Amino acid sequence: MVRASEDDFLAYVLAPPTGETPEDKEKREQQEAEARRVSEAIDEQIRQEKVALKKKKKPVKVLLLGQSESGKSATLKNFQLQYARREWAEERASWRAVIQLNLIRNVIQVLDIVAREMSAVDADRRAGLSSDSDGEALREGPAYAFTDKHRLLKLRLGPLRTVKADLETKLGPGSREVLSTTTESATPFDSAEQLRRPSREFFINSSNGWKSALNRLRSNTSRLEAPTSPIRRRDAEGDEITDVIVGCKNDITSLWEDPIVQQVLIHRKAKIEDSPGFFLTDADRIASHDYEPTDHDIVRARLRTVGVQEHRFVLNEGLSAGREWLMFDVGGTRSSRATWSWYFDDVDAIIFLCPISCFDEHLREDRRINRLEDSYLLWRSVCSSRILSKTQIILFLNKCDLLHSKIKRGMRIRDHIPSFGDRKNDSITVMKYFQSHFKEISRQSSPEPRPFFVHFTSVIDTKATAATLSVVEESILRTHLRNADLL
Ligand SMILES: Nc1nc2c(ncn2[C@@H]2O[C@H](COP(=O)(O)OP(=O)(O)OP(=O)(O)O)[C@@H](O)[C@H]2O)c(=O)[nH]1
Ligand SMILES: [Mg+2]
Repeated sequence: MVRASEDDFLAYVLAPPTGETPEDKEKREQQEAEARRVSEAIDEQIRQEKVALKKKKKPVKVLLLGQSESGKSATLKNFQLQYARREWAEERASWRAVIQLNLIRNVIQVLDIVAREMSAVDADRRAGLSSDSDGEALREGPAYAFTDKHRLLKLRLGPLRTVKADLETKLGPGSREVLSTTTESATPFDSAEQLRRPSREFFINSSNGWKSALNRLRSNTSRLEAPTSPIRRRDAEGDEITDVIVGCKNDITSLWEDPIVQQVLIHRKAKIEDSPGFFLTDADRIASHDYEPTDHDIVRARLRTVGVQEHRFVLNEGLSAGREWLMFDVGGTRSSRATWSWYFDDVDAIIFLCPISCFDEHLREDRRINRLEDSYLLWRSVCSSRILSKTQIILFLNKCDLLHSKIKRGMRIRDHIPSFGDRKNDSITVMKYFQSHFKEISRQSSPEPRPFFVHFTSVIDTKATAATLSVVEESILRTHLRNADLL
């Protein structure tokens, strides 16, 4: 009933006036056509303005790729430190627990190596094998003169194992390294199946990642405190953990500085100071109730990325000031790579990291695979991706500081990379050699010619990295504006 009367009313309003002459009718129809044209023009203008606004507002999208421990998260931290200082300051206090865990891990790593040697020495002694009648050592390697001091240190540092477990529970799966994988391929994201993107939310909101771990911790520290002030109020659990660490401070330093312990580490070729998250030389500072992580500590802290973590910030420095950047930090272990391709679409730039110091190392998750070989495979696959054929790719040949120190210690590249041949074994030659290899792979495998952007980096050096990132930011911003037709 109601419907009929509405229709009647519309028909009445739209009906031509009664007694309309043919001239009036023509005039009326012209006016109506003009009104329609104006209305459509306005609609089109609004649509175009909306599109332009959307383009302008579209965040700059960057994807960080590379194997595990290549320095993706450390690069992201540098980016935050330089361009998004507010977020950086807000997260500072939360890194304290991560750094405490890193330190404890270092201690336990040393303790385990020393404990193995101690039991070997004890076993030899029990079997009467430690020396022959002339007092000559029979066991392979030096016979370490362990004393009661070492046994006592082992005992007194024991409680740190419980603290380690507590911190790992608190920080989630990212606090543990992956030690095996069922993923045989270096590039599981290659298959057509993986290119189909399911709901991204699942991964971005994963409760396992770095950001989530920090958020969980952050909720435990007071929100009322100024971000840069010392942390005064903490949760009871955090206090207990800190108490134990502070109580162990002198023993930690004593263990690390002990000449026999150092002798064991040298003999076992355990270069703990080169491992991710090394903080033993900072124990005095960290094992304190007032400890607040410095910028350098945070960049060096190790917390594995699980899944894909989205970091969204409006830059408050640099050319992009006021513009939103969206950075995706992915987990780099082989089992985490299957989902990478879901993020390839619509990305302005990829920063690909390869740690070039790793020519003699193997993947933690698969000890058969040389790290450099794995990086080459990854790089080839990323360069050859059709979806990324127009995407800007920037290569960071990272961990140059560790490469220098390995070469200074006398390591020879050709012992690990036979194709290096008789080239000069110095840092510059080695860096150029690796660079040319990556460049050649890019040239051979890219579906269409693309420029080769490369930077030699040590991203724990925040000052040098700031200079690199300025160049990178400008270049990515230009690409973004060009992609959005704003240049
Ligand atoms: N010495 C040195 N250490 C570095 C460098 N870059 C990164 N690191 C350290 O190496 C460790 C691993 O770096 P991350 O940034 O966590 O590595 P990632 O690529 O994010 O690793 P996943 O999250 O497992 O994929 C951290 O402790 C970093 O501080 C570097 O250039 N030199
Ligand atoms: Mg990471």
